Amino acid sequence: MKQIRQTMEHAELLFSMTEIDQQISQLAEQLNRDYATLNPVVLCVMNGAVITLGHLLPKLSFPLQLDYIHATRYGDKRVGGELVWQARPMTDLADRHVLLIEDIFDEGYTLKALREFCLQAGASSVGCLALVNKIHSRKQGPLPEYLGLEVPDDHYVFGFGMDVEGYWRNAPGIFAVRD
Ligand SMILES: O=P(O)(O)OC[C@H]1O[C@H](OP(=O)(O)OP(=O)(O)O)[C@H](O)[C@@H]1O
Ligand SMILES: Nc1nc2[nH]cnc2c(=O)[nH]1
Repeated sequence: MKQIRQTMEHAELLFSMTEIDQQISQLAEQLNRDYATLNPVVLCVMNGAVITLGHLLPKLSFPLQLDYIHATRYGDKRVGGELVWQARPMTDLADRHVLLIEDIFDEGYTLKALREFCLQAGASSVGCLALVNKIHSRKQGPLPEYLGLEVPDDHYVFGFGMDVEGYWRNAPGIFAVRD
């Protein structure tokens, strides 16, 4: 517990709540243009996207249905492994436009698998918003259609829904670990 408190004390603030809110507003404008008539199913990718979703939804001006999907490959670690499925959406995705909401796009394995799942379930299109893009050239699968803030490859980030060792999803902003 002492160590996890120190992680927060030593962390570097990369993006303040104000900066994040501005970015989410810009992304919402793009979605409002593209999804106005599509009646999408919005899927929150648990757990990390929960705060992004909470800030984004009230900025969206079109009718939508909300559900969640949960697959994780980091767990409490800082390096990704096998994707473990925790929950599939209850909503029938057949012939629906699906919009996945992610906190971070890193190596892309998670999003690739989620897209494949949605297409297998019969979705007519699958789009993705990721609030954060980690910049490197090891990406798998297509990029999210809606990408927000950029962070360098050597940063492990947390806050605004993202965890470090299972903690600090509640941190008010996006922080880089410095230890
Ligand atoms: O692009 P990738 O390298 O696949 O990583 C991105 C994924 O990593 C995080 O999830 P995580 O597995 O940490 O689960 P969590 O959302 O519950 O923290 C994040 O929410 C993305 O889903
Ligand atoms: N919390 C967190 N989750 C991730 N998943 C992939 N990269 C990251 C990261 O930098 N931070």
